[in-house]
Amino acid sequence: MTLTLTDVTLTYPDGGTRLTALDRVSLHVAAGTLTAVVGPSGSGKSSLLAVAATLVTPDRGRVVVAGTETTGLGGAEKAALRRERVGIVFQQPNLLPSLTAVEQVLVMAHLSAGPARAARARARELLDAVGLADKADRRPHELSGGQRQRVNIARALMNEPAVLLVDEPTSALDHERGAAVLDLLAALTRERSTATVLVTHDRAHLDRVDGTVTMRDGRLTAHAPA
Ligand SMILES: Nc1ncnc2c1ncn2[C@@H]1O[C@H](COP(=O)(O)OP(=O)(O)OP(=O)(O)O)[C@@H](O)[C@H]1O
Repeated sequence: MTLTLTDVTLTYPDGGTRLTALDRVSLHVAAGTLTAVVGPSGSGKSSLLAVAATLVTPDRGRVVVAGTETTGLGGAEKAALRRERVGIVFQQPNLLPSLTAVEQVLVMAHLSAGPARAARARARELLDAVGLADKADRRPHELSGGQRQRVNIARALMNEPAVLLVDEPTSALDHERGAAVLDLLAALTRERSTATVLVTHDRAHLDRVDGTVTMRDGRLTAHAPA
């Protein structure tokens, strides 16, 4: 399953005029591949992620998420598509302070149907996949920043998303931990065949990704193999 944006334009109101955040952006991400989007602050990276996540509707262009054309879908249909097909990893792990690692991952299971025991087994399997099998019962304050980010990644994978969208996952981490999180994302992308997009300021670690695109003033200016 893939993610495809075609000629996507997004504007925001800006005083009496409109600010163009995305200017005819096209991007195709195949299953099992990881694409990094780099570019300066304000260039449109978060806007690209928001459109890919169907959280923001573009003015023009097409967004196809795992085979579903999202143009014309209503809010409830988009919410269902996000829940079933899209995993989102935010910049700062937004974990709930009172829940253990395994409970954080299980929160996603409550959003979809299925037996509770199977969900618990899957949450544990995902924590194992992100290297936290022995930390499943810890609360966020008992985990390091890198470990919290791993819980965040496990949670995004709970509903077996086809598309994984990751916003600045290394911004709060040092170089070594940032590299480890990128290695993990690259491995999970391949193992779980997700179409993964990673937005980052940080040009370090891009040797781990399958391709890099550069945003500048709302346009994709380059597409080079990593
Ligand atoms: N909700 C909004 N309303 C109006 N303008 C916005 C809104 N969100 C973003 N913008 C503007 O759109 C442009 C692109 O912003 P965006 O957040 O996508 O950039 P970015 O590359 O992710 O930046 P950063 O790296 O700083 O997070 C910027 O000029 C920003 O000021």
